[in-house]
Amino acid sequence: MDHHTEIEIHGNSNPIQISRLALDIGGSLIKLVYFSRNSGDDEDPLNDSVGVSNAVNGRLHFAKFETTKINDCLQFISANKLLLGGFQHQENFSNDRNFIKATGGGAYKFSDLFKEKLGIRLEKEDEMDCLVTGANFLLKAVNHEAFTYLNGQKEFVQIDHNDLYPYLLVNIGSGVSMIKVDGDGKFERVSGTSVGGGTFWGLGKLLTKCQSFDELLELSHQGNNRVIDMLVGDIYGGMDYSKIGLSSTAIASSFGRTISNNKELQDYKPEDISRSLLRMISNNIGQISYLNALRFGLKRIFFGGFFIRGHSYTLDTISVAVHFWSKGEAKAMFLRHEGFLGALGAFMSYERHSLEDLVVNQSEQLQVDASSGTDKNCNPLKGDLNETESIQCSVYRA
Ligand SMILES: Nc1ncnc2c1ncn2[C@@H]1O[C@H](COP(=O)(O)OP(=O)(O)OP(=O)(O)O)[C@@H](O)[C@H]1O
Ligand SMILES: CC(C)(CO)[C@@H](O)C(=O)NCCC(=O)O
Repeated sequence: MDHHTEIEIHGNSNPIQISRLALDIGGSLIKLVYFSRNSGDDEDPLNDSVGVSNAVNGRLHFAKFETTKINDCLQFISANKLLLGGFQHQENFSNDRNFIKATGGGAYKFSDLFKEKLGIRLEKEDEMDCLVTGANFLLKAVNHEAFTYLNGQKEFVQIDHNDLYPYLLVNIGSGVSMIKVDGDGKFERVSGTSVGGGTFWGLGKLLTKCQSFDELLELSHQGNNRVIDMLVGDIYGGMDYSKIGLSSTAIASSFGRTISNNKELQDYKPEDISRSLLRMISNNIGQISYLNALRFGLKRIFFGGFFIRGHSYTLDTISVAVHFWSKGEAKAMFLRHEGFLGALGAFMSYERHSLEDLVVNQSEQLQVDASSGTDKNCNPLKGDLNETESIQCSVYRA
């Protein structure tokens, strides 16, 4: 496992609401969301302040594994007794212990494996449904969830619950789904592209011989795409093509520069290849997203999925693409729990109406100012979470 984080929850004791384990088994990564109960939660003063009794307090944990390492995931579930959930002492627990909610293609593909290895049935939830439920939950329930990225600065977005819809949700996983969201459970998948996170990781691996996604991302940090990409200036003798709004430094052709040199793959630095690749894919997704937003007159585009990894260059490229193509009309926004939308949606599906029934009372915000700091990839405080960080919130029946 390379990733583990948690949200602290104080909630009503109804065991159906905030308990158990849910999975999102994607083409590249398996995401887990599970609840663990705090010991001594009865004494939490918050219960009085919100006027609920018998609350269950605990933590919502997030973890991920590479899908190719599914056996590690099964081992993790087993070793941490996650199938017992957070409510093993509840009387009615035994009624539903034999299934867990799961979404993503792997809920179908690996259903037999879970049955065989863990003796558990995967109850399948629709992937798009879960993405939307997860996104809506995060946007409404978790403060400082959404942020913009412009000129190297992150800025949290205050979400107005009464003015959230419609928006475009772009989930950048192995492939990319674009979903027009009109409300809770009201959505339409309007587009998608197969040029996504799997493309970056797959092509990057082939071209650079990187052994891990993080390594590839780290390389992109140090690279210079100028060496790989053909710029407008390369074609126009150093001049802008201002008549059509292209500066000399704009990329005219991604990877286009590699055709003109008598160079082989090994003559290029992996850092430069990684940077060009990341830029090409992020740019393309930003552009297609904008075009879809334009199709439906949407001004807000939220980007999720683990391709992003809170990585500054990715955030910047997507933001600039949306800003450039929309002439500043549309806004790219990102989610701190970017890769966990589907798993959260599956988690919430234990109780179909949980979104309406639950109110999250933020008691604590992020521990740091996310708009400050250096440009470090995979930094938990830059959007990619790790085990040192938790967002505290209290959840109770309205
Ligand atoms: N540790 C990692 N290992 C592999 N890929 C990673 C890692 N971290 C981030 N990624 C990126 O995230 C992508 C997967 O994102 P995500 O988990 O959101 O999608 P998925 O559910 O696996 O895909 P899909 O929804 O298309 O089935 C990968 O293709 C890769 O670009
Ligand atoms: C197939 C899914 C939905 C699986 O998560 C995803 O990888 C995706 O949206 N791919 C893009 C497929 C397309 O619309 O061309």
